[in-house]
Amino acid sequence: MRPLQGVRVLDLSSVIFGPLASQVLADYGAEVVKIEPPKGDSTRHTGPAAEPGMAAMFLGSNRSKKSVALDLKQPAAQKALQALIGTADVFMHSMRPQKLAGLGLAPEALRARHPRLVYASLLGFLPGPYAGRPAYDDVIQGMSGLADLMDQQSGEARYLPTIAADKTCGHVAAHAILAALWQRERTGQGAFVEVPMFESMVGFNLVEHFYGQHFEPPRSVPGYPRVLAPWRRPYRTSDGLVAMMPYTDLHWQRFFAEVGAPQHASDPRFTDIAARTAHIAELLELASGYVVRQTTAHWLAACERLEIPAAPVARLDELRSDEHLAAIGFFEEVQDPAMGTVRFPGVGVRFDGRRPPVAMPPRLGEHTRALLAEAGLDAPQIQALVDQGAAIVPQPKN
Ligand SMILES: CC(C)(COP(=O)(O)OP(=O)(O)OC[C@H]1O[C@@H](n2cnc3c(N)ncnc32)[C@H](O)[C@@H]1OP(=O)(O)O)[C@@H](O)C(=O)NCCC(=O)NCCSC(=O)C(=O)O
Repeated sequence: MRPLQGVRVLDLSSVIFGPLASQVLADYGAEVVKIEPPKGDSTRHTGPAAEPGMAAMFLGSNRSKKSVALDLKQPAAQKALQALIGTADVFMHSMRPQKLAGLGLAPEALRARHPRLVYASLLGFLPGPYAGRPAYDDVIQGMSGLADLMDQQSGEARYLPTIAADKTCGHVAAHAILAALWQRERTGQGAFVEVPMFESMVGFNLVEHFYGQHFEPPRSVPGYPRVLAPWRRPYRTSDGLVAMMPYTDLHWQRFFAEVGAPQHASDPRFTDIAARTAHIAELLELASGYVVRQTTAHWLAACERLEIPAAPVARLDELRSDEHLAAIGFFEEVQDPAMGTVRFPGVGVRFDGRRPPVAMPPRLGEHTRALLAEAGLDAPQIQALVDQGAAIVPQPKN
């Protein structure tokens, strides 16, 4: 039994932020029913695809879910959705709030009808001056300070080369929904959860940017070790790179002993963390000068012996053959009748010593008939919805 077994989530969200949140819930055992528009989530058609409508981008954030496709612009489909909402523990969407009322999905109305429902709005912004603006990852990376952090690193404002805001906020949304479910266990009452990308990312970006009691942007704070402009990168070795991180007093004492320069460990600039922080640029310049004299293999062996945290700098494609990931079976192979073997990065979390398994993402509308039937619609009603294009089912293959 998985932790969220028996929890049903109706998920109207699209793109990455919301789908990633509900994928976490699916990984942990919830039954996640994706409610999709007639053409499906846009990620079905974004980037490389082994099968039309099953693009890699879609596979990455929709595993282990079901799909019901409804054209919510049609009142009949809205009515069918209401029947499904009656079966759900969690309702979530990532539409802009101003679009909800027209679909009969405003939080007040649904919560009045279903007092035990956890209603989660995944938003760009909380109510306030920016409310209702459209939000994509680039917009949020730009306005939340992430692009500025990159500027401080490289001298050019850039986005991280991954949809970091979507992914981070997806995880924020998942834990917020879990907290609301836990509250419901105690009170018997549902909840209204609003998860904004902007506010979540501002908080994320500022975690290490408090200086004393006062918030200071890092640019104005000298000696901030984890963000200092040119240093936030792997060390160069004589033949490559190493991600090594001497941090504690002991690490630095061992490091300087190893390079035959133990006197640096008692240099007042480097004896403790406060001193090192104040002289971080000098310290890292000094350390870099020693690291670059030896090979990566040398440093990996030395750091292991000295218990200084260190690792090789992996290329993404090398992760496929990483010894540890292979040993724990991190990548999971799922057999699909049409696509053959599909290899997923699995779930990292273990419950009672076991990692939850993953299952194939659904085809568009794969579960439309079954779930509408379960919600109380009879076969002729469902067929009528399909005939008028209000409910979508997979097309039979010729
Ligand atoms: C992503 C958005 C900018 C997309 O904006 P829009 O395309 O204008 O969509 P909106 O959310 O405003 O409105 C949704 C529209 O879809 C319609 N809609 C929704 N579901 C259905 C179904 N099932 N059937 C028919 N129509 C549907 C709904 O009626 C609205 O139609 P109309 O009334 O006709 O418009 C916005 O949704 C948003 O800011 N969301 C909150 C944050 C978020 O999730 N951002 C994306 C993260 S992913 C990402 O950032 C990234 O990959 O990069």
